Amino acid sequence: MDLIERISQQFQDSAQTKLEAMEFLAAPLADAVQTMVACLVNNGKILACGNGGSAADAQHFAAELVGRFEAERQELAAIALTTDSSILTAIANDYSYNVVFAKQVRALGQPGDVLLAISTSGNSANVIEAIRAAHDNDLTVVALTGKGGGQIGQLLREGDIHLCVPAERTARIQETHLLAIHCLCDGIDCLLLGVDE
Ligand SMILES: O=C(CO)[C@@H](O)[C@H](O)[C@H](O)[C@H](O)COP(=O)(O)O
Ligand SMILES: [Zn+2]
Repeated sequence: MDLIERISQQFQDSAQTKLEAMEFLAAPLADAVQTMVACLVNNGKILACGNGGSAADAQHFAAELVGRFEAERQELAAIALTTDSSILTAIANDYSYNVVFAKQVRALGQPGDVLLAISTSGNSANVIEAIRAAHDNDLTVVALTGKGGGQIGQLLREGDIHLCVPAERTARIQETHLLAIHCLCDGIDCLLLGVDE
């Protein structure tokens, strides 16, 4: 296969994964938008975490809430738990990498807040521990996963929302996670502002 063919196949696969995900994710994404808006209008905040590409997704989401997505609106409260290298290195060094997010959730998470937990495998130990901490502090969890949801799928409880991309390849799942994150931002703006375009 030459490179052009290979690249074209990636575009095809990505588009196909997104289309297949639409029927699984549209309804829980709408629920997640409503949960997040209810949190934000009640002075709650959204904490977001994940590893690698999913850390970038967590930061991308927080940037669009605190700054803006497509429309001008008030700043919204979101924090990526992936960015403070002093906190991350101290916790990893003194305790374990498995609790780098959980300890931040325990420090910052209040009842009524939302944890956006992102893991393509559903099996990252530090994201799992963050969900346990969120449950202990009465946060609602919105989980973005793939590959059947892994251990995170088993850990979620009533009131949480599972957005599981029906795919096995990490890259394709990540690409669909980014679309889901933009659907969340668009939906939040729509409910807060009545933005229709
Ligand atoms: O972006 C990629 C692969 O596309 C990697 O950086 C990937 O995010 C990392 O391997 C993560 O550690 C994977 O964790 P997870 O999605 O299984 O929770
Ligand atoms: Zn990636």
